[in-house]
Amino acid sequence: MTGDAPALLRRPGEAAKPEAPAFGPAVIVAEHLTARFGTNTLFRDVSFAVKRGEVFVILGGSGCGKSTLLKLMIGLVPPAEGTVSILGTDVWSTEGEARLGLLKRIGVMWQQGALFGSQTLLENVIMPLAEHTTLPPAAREEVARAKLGLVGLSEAASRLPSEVSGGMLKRAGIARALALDPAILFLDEPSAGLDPITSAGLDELIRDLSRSLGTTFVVVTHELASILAIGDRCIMLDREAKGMIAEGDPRDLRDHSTHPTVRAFFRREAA
Ligand SMILES: Nc1ncnc2c1ncn2[C@@H]1O[C@H](COP(=O)(O)OP(=O)(O)OP(=O)(O)O)[C@@H](O)[C@H]1O
Repeated sequence: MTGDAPALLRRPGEAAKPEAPAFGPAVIVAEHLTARFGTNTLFRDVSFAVKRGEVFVILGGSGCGKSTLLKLMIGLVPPAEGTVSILGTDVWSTEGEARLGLLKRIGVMWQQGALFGSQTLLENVIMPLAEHTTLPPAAREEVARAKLGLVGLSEAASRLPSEVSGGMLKRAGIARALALDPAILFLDEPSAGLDPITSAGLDELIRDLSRSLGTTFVVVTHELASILAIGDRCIMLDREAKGMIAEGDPRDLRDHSTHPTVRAFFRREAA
């Protein structure tokens, strides 16, 4: 049990620091990224690497560019400057089949979950398998049921999105994002709109999936409880500084950062 703080040193309500697994080589490398819309520069010169198997959190206050950074990593918004590579391939200089192949190796769950309302949870998870694989229908269904099982939704497979809770919708969104066995899963504000208990359950699921599947997670959030529960490492963006103001283990940042904005973020929300 390396890296586990003795129980007496933990804060009330804080889970044991998760075991520090041996993370693999970098699967995402971002170098000197600048994001700009017109004359509005959100951030500049942001560099970091995400290692295989870790839960990497992008945090920061509203409007600092967290979601934009995520979009820039997955090929939806081009950087004004800098480069980002995923699994060794430059996202923005790769085109055609190679780019499609790369994008198939990542999964994304957007804040709203974005399930099709007229389809059952099972059909929603089958959809990417029908679109991107040559599996016959029975095999697609088998895989989709297995993914729903992974997120604890086996019993809800035949329900429509309107017939399940907000937490179940997020789980179904994760099951769908996992359908093609992505190497990296991007989650945009997974806790948004959830009560604290449901949110804590989702955090536990993310950690379990990360450890059991070895999937790398990149999670955008500003929920402190989630950051501390799931994050192996994080970066913090700041709107005023227009850039990255911290990088590291979120618990270390909470306890030891001397940067006033970083301290304020962790202390205010922890209080
Ligand atoms: N396509 C776009 N065109 C112009 N401006 C944009 C675009 N996308 C985002 N912005 C602006 O960039 C800023 C940062 O947006 P972004 O969604 O990346 O921030 P965020 O840190 O994720 O915020 P929040 O936590 O509130 O979701 C916002 O002021 C937004 O209006």
